Amino acid sequence: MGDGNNTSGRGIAANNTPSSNSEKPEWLQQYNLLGKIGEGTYGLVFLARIKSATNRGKCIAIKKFKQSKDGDGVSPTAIREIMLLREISHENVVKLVNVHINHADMSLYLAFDYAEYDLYEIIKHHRDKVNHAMNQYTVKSLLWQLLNGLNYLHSNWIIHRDLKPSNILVMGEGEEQGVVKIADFGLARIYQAPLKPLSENGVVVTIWYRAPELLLGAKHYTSAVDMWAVGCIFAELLTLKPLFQGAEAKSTPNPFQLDQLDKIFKILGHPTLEKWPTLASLPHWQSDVQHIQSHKYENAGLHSVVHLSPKSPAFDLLSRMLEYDPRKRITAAQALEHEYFRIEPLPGRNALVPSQPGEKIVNYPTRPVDQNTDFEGTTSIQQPPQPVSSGNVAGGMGAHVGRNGSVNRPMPPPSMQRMPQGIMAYNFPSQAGVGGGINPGGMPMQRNLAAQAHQQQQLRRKDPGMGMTGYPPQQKSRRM
Ligand SMILES: Nc1ncnc2c1ncn2[C@@H]1O[C@H](COP(=O)(O)OP(=O)(O)OP(=O)(O)O)[C@@H](O)[C@H]1O
Repeated sequence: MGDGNNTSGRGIAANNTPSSNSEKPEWLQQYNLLGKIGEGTYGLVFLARIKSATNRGKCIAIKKFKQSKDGDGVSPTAIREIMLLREISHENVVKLVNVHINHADMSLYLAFDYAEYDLYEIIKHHRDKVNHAMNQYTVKSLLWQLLNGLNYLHSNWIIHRDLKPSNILVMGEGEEQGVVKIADFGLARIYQAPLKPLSENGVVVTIWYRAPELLLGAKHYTSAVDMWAVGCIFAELLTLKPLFQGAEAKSTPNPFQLDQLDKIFKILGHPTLEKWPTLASLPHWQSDVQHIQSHKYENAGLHSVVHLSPKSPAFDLLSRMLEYDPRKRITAAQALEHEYFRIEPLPGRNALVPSQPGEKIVNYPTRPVDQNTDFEGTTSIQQPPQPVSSGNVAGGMGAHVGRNGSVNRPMPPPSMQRMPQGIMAYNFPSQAGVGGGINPGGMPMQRNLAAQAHQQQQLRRKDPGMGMTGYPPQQKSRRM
C-alpha cells in the first residue's frame, strides 16, 4: 500500500485527506477529469487525461467502485487481488495503470488505459447504422486477439467470468489502433458479482454469455466458462445479434436461469448425460426435473442461426466453443491453433482496417462523455429524455475526446478527425447542430450534448435492440 502520496507509475496510492487548495483528493489532481463514460455493476467509469509531463495528454479510464451495501469498503483480500492484477501485462489485456484507495471511506479507484471502442458499440453500429455484417477479416482478427488475451489470463490462473461485448475494448487511433483489450478481468474474484443474477443497485447483470454449468448451479467452474462466452461473442460478431438472449429472472438470488437455459437448449438441443456425463451432479439438473429434464428440445441447428456451413472451419470452431461439457470445450490455447485462423483472410493486429483494397472503412462512433456527472456520481441533469441517435451524427452524441487535450463539443466530423488520409468513411456525420448554439429543442447545445451522453449511457445498459506474442499464425502475417 502507498503512503498517501504515491501516485506515480503503477503504485497503489492511498489518500486520507482532500488537498487544501481543491476539493479533489490529491491523487486525482494528476488528472484532468473529462466526464463520465459509463456505468457498470461495480460503479462509474470516468474519462481523464494525465497532466504529468511523462504521459501528458494520455487518456485513462478511472473506475470508481461503489461502496458495498454494508459499507465495508475494500477488503484485504480485494487489495491482494488488485496487487496481482497490477502484474498482468499483455497486449490484449487492458493495462491497470494505477490504483487509488481513499482511506477515509475505503473506496477504490482503478485507472486503466483508455480504449475508444468496445465490441458492444461496434456490433451495435454495424447492426443499426451500417446495416451489414462485419467483414470476415475484422471478425477473425477481433476473435483471435480476444483468444490471445484470454489465453494469457488463463495461463496466469485468472478466469474472467464476465466476458461480454462491453468488456472487450478496441483501441482507437494511435500506435495500437484496432487492437483488442480485455477489460474487467479479475474483478469478479474481488467483488464476487457474476454469480449474482442482479446487482442490488438495479443494474442488470447480463446472463446471455453465461455458461450452462453456471446456469445449472455448478459450484466449481473452470476457464471453460470464458470459452463459452467467447463462443457467444463469436456468433454475435457474425450475426450482429446475441446468440442466447434469455430473459433474466430477477427476484431470485440463485444463479438458476430457466429462460436462459431454454434459449440455449432451443438452439443447441437438449444436453444429454451421454454427451455431458457430469450433468447429473449439477444442482439444478437434479432439483428442477420438471422444467429442465422432462422438456424435450429439438436441435434447431446452430449452423442455421449463424448462417455457416456445418463443414466450415468457422462453424467447427464455434461448435467447439459451445460444447456443453466444460471438459470437452475447446481451450483458448487450442482455439488459437484452429484451422479457422490458418485460412484466408488471416487475422491481423489492426482489426478495424478494411479487409480488401477499395473496401470502405467503417467509422465507429467514439464514446459519448457525460460532463454533467461529477466524480461523486451525482448528476445535475434535469432535462426530459431526449431522443438519442447513435453513430456519427454530430449533435446526436455527447462530448467526445479530441486528440489534443480538450473535450470537443460537439465533435468534429469523426471521419475527418480519425481516418487516414484518402480513405472514405461510411457515415459522414450530419452537420446539423454543429456550432454550439441553441438546438431546435431550445436546449443549450453543450448541456444538451451532455444530457444525451448521459442518456445514451443509460440506454446502453438497457438496450433492447441487442435484442439483443506473436501475432496470429506465425507462418504468414498481414496488416500487422
Ligand atoms: N479502459 C476503458 N477504456 C474505455 N472505456 C472503458 C474502459 N473500461 C470500461 N469502459 C467502458 O465503461 C463502460 C462501463 O464499464 P463497466 O465495466 O463498469 O460496466 P459494463 O461492462 O458495461 O457492465 P458490468 O459492470 O455489468 O460488467 C462500458 O461502456 C465500458 O466499455
